[in-house]
Amino acid sequence: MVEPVVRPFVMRLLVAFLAGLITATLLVTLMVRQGIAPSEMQPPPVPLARISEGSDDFPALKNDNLLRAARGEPVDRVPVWVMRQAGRYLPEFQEVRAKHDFFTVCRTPELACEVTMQPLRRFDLDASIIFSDILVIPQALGITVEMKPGVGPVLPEPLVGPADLERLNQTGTIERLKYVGEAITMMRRMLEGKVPLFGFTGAPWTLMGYMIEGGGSKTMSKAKAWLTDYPEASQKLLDILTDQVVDYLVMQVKAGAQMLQVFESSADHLSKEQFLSVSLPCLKRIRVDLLRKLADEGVPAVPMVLFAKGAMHSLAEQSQTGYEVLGLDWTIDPEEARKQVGPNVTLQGNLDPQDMYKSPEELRELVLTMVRKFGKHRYIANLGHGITPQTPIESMTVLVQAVHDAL
Ligand SMILES: Cc1c2[nH]c(c1CCC(=O)O)Cc1[nH]c(c(CCC(=O)O)c1C)Cc1[nH]c(c(CCC(=O)O)c1C)Cc1[nH]c(c(C)c1CCC(=O)O)C2
Repeated sequence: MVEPVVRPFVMRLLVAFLAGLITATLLVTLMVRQGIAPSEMQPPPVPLARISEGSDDFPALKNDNLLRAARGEPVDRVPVWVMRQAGRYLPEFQEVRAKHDFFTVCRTPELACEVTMQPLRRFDLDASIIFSDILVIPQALGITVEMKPGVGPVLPEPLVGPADLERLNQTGTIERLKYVGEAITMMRRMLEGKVPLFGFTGAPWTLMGYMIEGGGSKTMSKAKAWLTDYPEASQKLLDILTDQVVDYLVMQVKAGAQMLQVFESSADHLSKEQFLSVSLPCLKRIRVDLLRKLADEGVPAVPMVLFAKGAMHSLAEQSQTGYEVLGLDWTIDPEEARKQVGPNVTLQGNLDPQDMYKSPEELRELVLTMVRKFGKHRYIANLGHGITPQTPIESMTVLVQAVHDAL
């Protein structure tokens, strides 16, 4: 029973609530009549983006050259980082790996952060990239992935036919990957704003390849056979992976990733026509859906790199996808790449990882020439693929110094 003294107050509350309800119903009815879907009431996408460089929760960014280069703003010096910069060429990484299994390092934020930090202690790099692997997505979907020393990733129960799609556990996937978000947040604090932090993902076609081949493959013959033998199941798998990649990247940005790279490392197995019909639509949807979801949640967008190794035949098409940065492998000349993408995209790359085995003098000359060809504007220096395990450590010092000296 409501006491007599509070009764008028309760009545007033009730009337106010009803009035609100009627106004809202009227508004939605009006909009539906005018053909505006209520979902379109969302605020427009956040314009790309003054990223939370010194956001409330994290230390202010001191070296933002990488983000400036990505946005096409002037830089103090050409930024440089290296794909797989945390890796087996570093003895301190080997030491961690001697004690811990690969995926234990990925899943333990303290270990992932330690390994992410290792190259930054040695070299004057302009970015860090969170330590993880592209294969954590298949793993979170329920596919076993092992990292075999000297072999690489092994998936002992690959997808054999369309019925195997039933094995993919699509609920709670991002929850199972939250250790990556925890590592990213911890890393942002540990970096103290020294350089920006990359998050990353594998692209759907590359992930599909590993899931069907059961590991790395010289030919991708089974995955390519899927495309022709099971076109519908292939599309379904690509769609599932695209959805998961989008949610995974949303989680990484919310955790503190300041830049994202999408690795389409197996694009080299596709013809140009296949790249455009199989891979590129997924890459486009990742970009569009990610920006929409971030805007819906009021989270500022971050710049994105698309690295499609072996797809230098389609740079013009890639430049139309909205990614701020395109990663280049070493098969294309810097000036030719610039001609194909036009002035409004940043280029990243593209020294042949094999050049890291040359003498310091030769390496320095190659890097100086490369950087001068790309120029200071809209350029991020990197290798054209990941650094290889036997690379002399001194080559990293030479590379980074030469980039910073070049212009
Ligand atoms: C295809 C791919 C994979 N993983 C990745 C790709 C895309 C990049 C590329 O094309 O090189 C991405 C990746 N893998 C790793 C990172 C860490 C962040 C970094 O420093 O760049 C990143 C960005 C750690 C790793 N991932 C792996 C290692 C070495 C494994 C070990 O320590 O035993 C590291 C440091 C293992 C791995 N993981 C994968 C392969 C093929 C291998 C074995 C071959 C190799 O080592 O180069 C899958």
